Amino acid sequence: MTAPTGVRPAVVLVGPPGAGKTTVGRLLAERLGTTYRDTDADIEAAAGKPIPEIFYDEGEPHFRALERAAVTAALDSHDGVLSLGGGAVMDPGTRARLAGLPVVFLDVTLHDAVHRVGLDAPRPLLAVNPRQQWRELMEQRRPLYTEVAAAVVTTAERTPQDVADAVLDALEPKDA
Ligand SMILES: Nc1ncnc2c1ncn2[C@@H]1O[C@H](COP(=O)(O)OP(=O)(O)O)[C@@H](O)[C@H]1O
Ligand SMILES: O=C(O)C1=C[C@@H](OP(=O)(O)O)[C@@H](O)[C@H](O)C1
Ligand SMILES: [Mg+2]
Repeated sequence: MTAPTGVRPAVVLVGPPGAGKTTVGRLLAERLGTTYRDTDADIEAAAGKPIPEIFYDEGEPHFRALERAAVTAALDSHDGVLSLGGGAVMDPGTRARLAGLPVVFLDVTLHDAVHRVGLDAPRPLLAVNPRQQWRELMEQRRPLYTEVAAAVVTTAERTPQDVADAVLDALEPKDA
């Protein structure tokens, strides 16, 4: 399913929290000389508050509805680099919209992810027992990330710059 306008993103990054989607997405946009968009930032702008407050005030189903709308709007209009929030692929409509697009799954180990998210903005789903929550979340979502991905890039022992290089390499058409 393609965007009605024919606009399509140059790269879409998916993967669990801590994979580096936001960090690597910004680098990729710089590298490609294009714009960067992050559905989490779009949701915060639409709601007028940070993601943890949306979860606490209105609950996860409301957050997911905002996320669905943010993903749809971005896929309809953005031709640069797009990072999705880690849970966006749980929506079947979103997965259908991603078919045929240059989607890259940034993979990450439990160890790295938990270390990285501990350094960063709060993620409400990982607020209590992050290791256990992350493991369960990944068990549920790994097949979904894999289903939507045109390429998988592992982030272990790679700097964000190295990951950006690997993403560009993975999307490069290869000679048969
Ligand atoms: N390849 C990497 N190596 C080390 N730290 C990283 C790497 N990628 C991201 N980080 C760090 O991990 C944290 C989470 O990264 P972020 O880009 O917000 O992930 P995501 O958007 O996938 O949840 C940030 O503090 C970021 O600087
Ligand atoms: O995995 C998830 O369900 C979520 C991931 C977060 O984004 P990142 O994947 O960028 O951390 C953010 O959308 C929200 O906290 C929910
Ligand atoms: Mg992010």
